[in-house]
Amino acid sequence: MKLPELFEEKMRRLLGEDFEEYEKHLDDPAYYGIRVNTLKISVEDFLKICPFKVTKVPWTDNGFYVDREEKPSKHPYYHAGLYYIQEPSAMTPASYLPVEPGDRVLDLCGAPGGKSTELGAKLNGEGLLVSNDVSISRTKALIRNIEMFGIRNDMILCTEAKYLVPSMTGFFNKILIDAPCSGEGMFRKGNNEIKNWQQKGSEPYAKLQREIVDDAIKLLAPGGMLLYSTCTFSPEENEQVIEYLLEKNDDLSLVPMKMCEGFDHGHPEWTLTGREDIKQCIRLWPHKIKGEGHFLALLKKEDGPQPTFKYEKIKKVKLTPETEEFFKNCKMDIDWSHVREHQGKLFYLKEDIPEMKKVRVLRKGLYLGEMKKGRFEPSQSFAVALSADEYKPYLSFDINDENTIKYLKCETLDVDTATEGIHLIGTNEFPLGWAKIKKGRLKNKYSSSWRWL
Ligand SMILES: C[S@@+](CC[C@H](N)C(=O)[O-])C[C@H]1O[C@@H](n2cnc3c(N)ncnc32)[C@H](O)[C@@H]1O
Repeated sequence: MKLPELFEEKMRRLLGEDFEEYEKHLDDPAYYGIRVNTLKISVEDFLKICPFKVTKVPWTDNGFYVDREEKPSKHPYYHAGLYYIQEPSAMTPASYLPVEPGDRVLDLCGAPGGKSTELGAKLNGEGLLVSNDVSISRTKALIRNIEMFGIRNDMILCTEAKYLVPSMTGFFNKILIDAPCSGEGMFRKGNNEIKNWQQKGSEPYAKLQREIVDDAIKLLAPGGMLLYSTCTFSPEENEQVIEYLLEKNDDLSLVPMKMCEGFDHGHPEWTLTGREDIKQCIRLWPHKIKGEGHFLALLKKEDGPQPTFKYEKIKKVKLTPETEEFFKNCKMDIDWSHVREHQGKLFYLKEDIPEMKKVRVLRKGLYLGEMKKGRFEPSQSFAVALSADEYKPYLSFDINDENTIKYLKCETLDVDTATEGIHLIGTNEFPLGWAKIKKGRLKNKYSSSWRWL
């Protein structure tokens, strides 16, 4: 691989005698991985049904290497949200932020959702996940991935941290900043990353990262933790951003993280002050591990009194008789005082949220479906957020039954069932979508935008 001249010079300076090794590995094929969605299945159970040959990623309990030829995006289990396809090093940030059920978590630079989906799985339905990205086009994939994972407690925003500050200062006890960066660690993935570097370099990102962390730190609750990550090597975007934060905020300190074989520590000699605590950051080099380049830093804010918030009031929703009828078949525990209606569409978010102004909200919780004239139309996201025993009737096709893929292709099917009306359809015990059955004909309601192509 031909590296840009300036970049090569910089890397020779950073790596010294290791540069040859780094350069040699650039021509190796990139690694591919899948990360099990523990909201839907345990790692142990997934391995019993896993259709691919996989080997464990050493630094992530639910991460596995998989061959690119295996095509994991072309499997019904992918449609059922059982795993996320992710580059193995990119699994570290969400796995190193210690999220517990009940936390209030912000994923500030969240699209397309590689980290948000794991943070949501770690919450296990308790607490709140706010997934944000400033780019509206990139939030489309974010919404879809959150939905496919069956995450019920996510609010999705398209804004910048500064607009959250007036209403959410000190609100989150866990924050992830997977910052926009110059992408130097991803050169093995293709030419786009190299072209982008040649056009922009590090400088504009280093500036943007400082702006982002400045605002994000205000959103962190006393005692809370923030994980900062990039997929670049440049010290200006890594050690120096953390140094900048620590020098400015006396109440922040670095938290040591678990080291795995091949991991490098942060480099104080690449900072302006040479502070020794920078060693507690982690660097992943593609020539030292089976994965691409990454940088991680975990910070903690000093304990202190918790702020109070003015929470949004929710208008009581009046359900149509058909909607009430539909929910008689649903066993999911829904607190109806936390269901919001927007033009007939119902959204459920169990957690209270502070009143916000000037913030573009794309989703407030799980989209349940739409109350239409004479019927309730349950949503695709609702289907995959349910477990097989939470809705009756449930019609399941075996994973090896050709009807599974036909269903995912939105085909109309003949089925051998005596029950009629709206059914939750799945493969084995994993729900996929909805269908209406009449006289043995299955009218497919699988979302056309999720269709198997
Ligand atoms: C490295 S990517 C995030 C990848 C994502 N965390 C994942 O795992 O799928 C960085 C993201 O930051 C977003 N971004 C850029 N500037 C931002 C800002 N000021 N506030 C929030 N997001 C921003 C970009 O649109 C981009 O999607």
